[in-house]
Amino acid sequence: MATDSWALAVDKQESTTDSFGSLVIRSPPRGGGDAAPRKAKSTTKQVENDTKVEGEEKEDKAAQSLLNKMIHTSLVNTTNQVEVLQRDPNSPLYSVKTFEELRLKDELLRGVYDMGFNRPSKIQENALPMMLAEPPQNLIAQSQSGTGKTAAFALAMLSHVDPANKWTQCLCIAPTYELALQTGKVIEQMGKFYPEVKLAYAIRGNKLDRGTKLQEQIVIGTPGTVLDWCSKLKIIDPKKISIFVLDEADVMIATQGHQDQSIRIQRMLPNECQMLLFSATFEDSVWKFAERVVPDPNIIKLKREEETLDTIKQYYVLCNDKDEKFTALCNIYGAITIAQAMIFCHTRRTAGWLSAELTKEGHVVALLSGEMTVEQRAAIIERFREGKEKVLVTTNVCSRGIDVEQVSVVINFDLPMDKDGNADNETYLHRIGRTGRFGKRGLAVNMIDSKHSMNILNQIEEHFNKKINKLDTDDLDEIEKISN
Ligand SMILES: Nc1ncnc2c1ncn2[C@@H]1O[C@H](COP(=O)(O)OP(=O)(O)OP(=O)(O)O)[C@@H](O)[C@H]1O
Repeated sequence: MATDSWALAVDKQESTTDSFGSLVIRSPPRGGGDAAPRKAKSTTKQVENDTKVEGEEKEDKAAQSLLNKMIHTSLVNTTNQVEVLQRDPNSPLYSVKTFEELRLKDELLRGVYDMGFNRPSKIQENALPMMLAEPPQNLIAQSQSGTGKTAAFALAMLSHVDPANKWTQCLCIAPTYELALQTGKVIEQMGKFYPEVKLAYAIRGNKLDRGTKLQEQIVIGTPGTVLDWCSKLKIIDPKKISIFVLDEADVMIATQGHQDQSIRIQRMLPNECQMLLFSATFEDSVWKFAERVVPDPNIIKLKREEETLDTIKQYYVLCNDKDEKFTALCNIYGAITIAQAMIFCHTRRTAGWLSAELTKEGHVVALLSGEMTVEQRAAIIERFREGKEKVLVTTNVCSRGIDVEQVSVVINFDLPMDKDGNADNETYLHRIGRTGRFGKRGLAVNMIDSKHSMNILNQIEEHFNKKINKLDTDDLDEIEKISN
């Protein structure tokens, strides 16, 4: 019996091994071919300390948000019900199933249909009547990216403006230049048949002279420039604003200084101005900020669809180093047919190395890495979704938020961990979990190459109260078993 703590942990795992149930992988196992399992090329036995490694990806919420916007080219459907908390519980609660019910101007209805929207999304069903109500109502709305928030407030702003008035009436702030541009595009597209309404961008580089009186009815920008235009340069008269939208509140507060600037802008607006705030997530800090920006709000929340590990077969493979991990991966590929797989690495460096090695082996690999621009990343994800590449190697930070529903095999080349080196259970669930709606079966393989990664695996097992079985990748028969 082992005495070393890592070995003990392995013993513990093995002693509780159950027999595997059946697993459906999308394509049938490949017969023959690369049949013999390989041995690792390298003899390096040095265990990589993967807690603090050079090239570690930094989380950039704004870039992630922009990426999500770019890859969500259609609605993310959810079957979850919207939760509505009304400021006045006695007032009737309206929801709409069609855009006609909103009595929009013809120009806007045309714009909506021209964008291919047939009916309001889940969040729009409730949010739109509230935003278009008279007298105006304040709203805090939370739902994941791709559920139709931007389209909803774009429509609300366009409906409210009076094109005859040549001054700014709607103000929308977004955390970055790029996010502001993306939202602006939606407003422009939706207002395509309503050319009397004009839009201006209050973003860096857009220099206007002090005292210029802006004629555009809608202004979208970042907090710093908007604040300058409202106070220092007096380009916008904040007292004439009737709708204020704060988008991406969770990203906003993650950016130094934006929270204060947003609150300063909000304080300049008239009391009767309608305040709308949107966020994809709602941790306490966002909530506190939201309550400061939006007085007496109605609240709409749409929960994310819950992911579960119930339909996933989970395994771990013991290795000594990354070369052995690579060998194990090749053995898995040699034994079963994998339609599409996502492989997660902790660092950019490992991801780059792995994708090069896999390419040498003849795999068609896509690599998603932090040094790429958001546009490049969006294009890679799109190609992978279309099936142009069969393997996507990525770091965690890069791939957060990507839906992996179509992918049946997930390899954690490195296990997900937080800043302190503990198991990142949420990320684990998001990488390999499936929503009940899709319910497809999947396979997840975790590569373990150190005491530390074994520890993380144990924490994950404990957290989900789910056993992760050991897989011997030197035994072809055993690997084949996992696919049937
Ligand atoms: N009612 C609708 N019917 C069909 N498609 C819609 C509808 N509303 C929005 N969409 C489309 O769904 C996608 C996501 O919408 P939208 O950008 O408004 O979501 P979001 O919640 O604001 O997400 P994000 O913050 O990432 O932009 C977009 O491609 C948008 O054009």
